[in-house]
Amino acid sequence: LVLNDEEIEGMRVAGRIGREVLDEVGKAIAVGVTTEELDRVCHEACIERECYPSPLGYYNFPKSCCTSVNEIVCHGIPDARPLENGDLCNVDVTIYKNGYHGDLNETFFVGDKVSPENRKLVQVTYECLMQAIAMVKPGLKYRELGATIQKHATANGLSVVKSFCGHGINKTFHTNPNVPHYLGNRAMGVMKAGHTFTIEPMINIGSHETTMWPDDWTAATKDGKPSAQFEHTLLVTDNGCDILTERAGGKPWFMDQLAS
Ligand SMILES: CCc1ccsc1-c1ccc(O)c(O)c1
Ligand SMILES: [Mn+2]
Ligand SMILES: [Mn+2]
Ligand SMILES: [Mn+2]
Repeated sequence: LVLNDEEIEGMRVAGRIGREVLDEVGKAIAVGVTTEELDRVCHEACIERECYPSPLGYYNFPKSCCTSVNEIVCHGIPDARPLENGDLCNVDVTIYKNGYHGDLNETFFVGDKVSPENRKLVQVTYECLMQAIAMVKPGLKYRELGATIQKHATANGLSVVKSFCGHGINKTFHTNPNVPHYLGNRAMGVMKAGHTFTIEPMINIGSHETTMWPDDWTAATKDGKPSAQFEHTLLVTDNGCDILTERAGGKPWFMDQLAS
């Protein structure tokens, strides 16, 4: 779907607000904080901005954001588990504002005891996303992104989750195209200026295999080893793309946390 100028402006606003909400949650991340407290921060930040948290009630999802810790790959449900020193915590926020969705996630370090192996996993996962984003321009086939992501992951001894993909996003949370993150995928479609979609690679230390918990939502690595993810909502432009969910300063939270 090629958006017109008014629709593009609506997506810019949704992306900006989604970023503001994720940053509110980012500020609250600390050892001992529960993921349901993070969910409350997310929910209240949405109310303050007069937007709706898209996950709440989506196919009966029970909370306002997804919190996926360590071996949880995605769609983790905020709960009473306090964050522990050394955890990796992904927070995935999608907001709905004036008819448009903005979808983004980051993996945060918890405390000061994140292992070197987990720091590298997060760093490489972020690089996978940014290398894919650098390819985006009119005429590129959606299926080509996976080769770049998988090449960088496997060059660093990591694997790429295949069971969850990026997606078209506009007035609908999930729409075409499907955007796989792995090599040799057969996704359809060619990028055009005015397309809006997400890239959201999930990268694992061990096997790419995932398993579903009986809560019908939570996806975990089969081998119990850690997984990381980053996501942006993108707008294809004449000469490349705009990152609609970009953080002020352009650096993800974990890079601040490395310095601190
Ligand atoms: C919790 C929202 C949800 C429900 C079914 S899939 C899904 C979801 C969550 C985060 C996402 O980035 C996404 O693209 C989809
Ligand atoms: Mn998301
Ligand atoms: Mn998404
Ligand atoms: Mn994870």
